[in-house]
Amino acid sequence: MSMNRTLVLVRHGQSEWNAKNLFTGWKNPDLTPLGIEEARRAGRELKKRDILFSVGFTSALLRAQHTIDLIFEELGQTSVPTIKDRALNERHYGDLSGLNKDEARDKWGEEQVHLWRRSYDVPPPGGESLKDTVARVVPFYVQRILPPVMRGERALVAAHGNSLRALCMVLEQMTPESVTTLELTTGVPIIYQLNADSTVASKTVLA
Ligand SMILES: O=C(O)[C@H](O)COP(=O)(O)O
Repeated sequence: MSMNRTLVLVRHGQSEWNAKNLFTGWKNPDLTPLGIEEARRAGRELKKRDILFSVGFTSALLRAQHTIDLIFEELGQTSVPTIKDRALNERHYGDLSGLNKDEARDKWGEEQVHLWRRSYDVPPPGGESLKDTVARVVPFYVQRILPPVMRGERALVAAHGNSLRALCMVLEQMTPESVTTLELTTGVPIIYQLNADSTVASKTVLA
């Protein structure tokens, strides 16, 4: 009988700074009402799949913690333990944190802002590149998230657009070039089934 090795990733619902089009990084806004509804919808979609989680993981930031709490509430699984760790924090946006993304484009140009937001190894000034984010997300994944999943338990990870891009890049063995096109939508669960060697057997996006 093949064992279920289920890993579910979800980017937090819309935050107050997403709604204002501000670079956020490690700043700590909460979800907007829309973001709360997105998180609840994610919970309802996962409930249809009858996934019984044994553990949750999230970052040290409120928008992701609030998202995982709302999902477990919709699932009726509020007793599942949730591990909160800054290793899953969003990429640090350095000097861009708090700036409007359109104003940043006006100031530095589309191309430069796109490189800061989506390239693998070009960090925003004073911030983290995706490569830097991989360097803290992936060890946490290998040491804390993967072991229960490989034991056949089901893990839910609620984190951020770029900390999850870092994890998806490694899971899907993407290159620094191909990862520049990867974007995760707020509140949309991604269900991975893993093989016995921890490679990805299947990926389902609950869009
Ligand atoms: O930190 C932020 O600004 C957002 O969570 C993600 O921003 P990005 O989509 O511009 O990387």
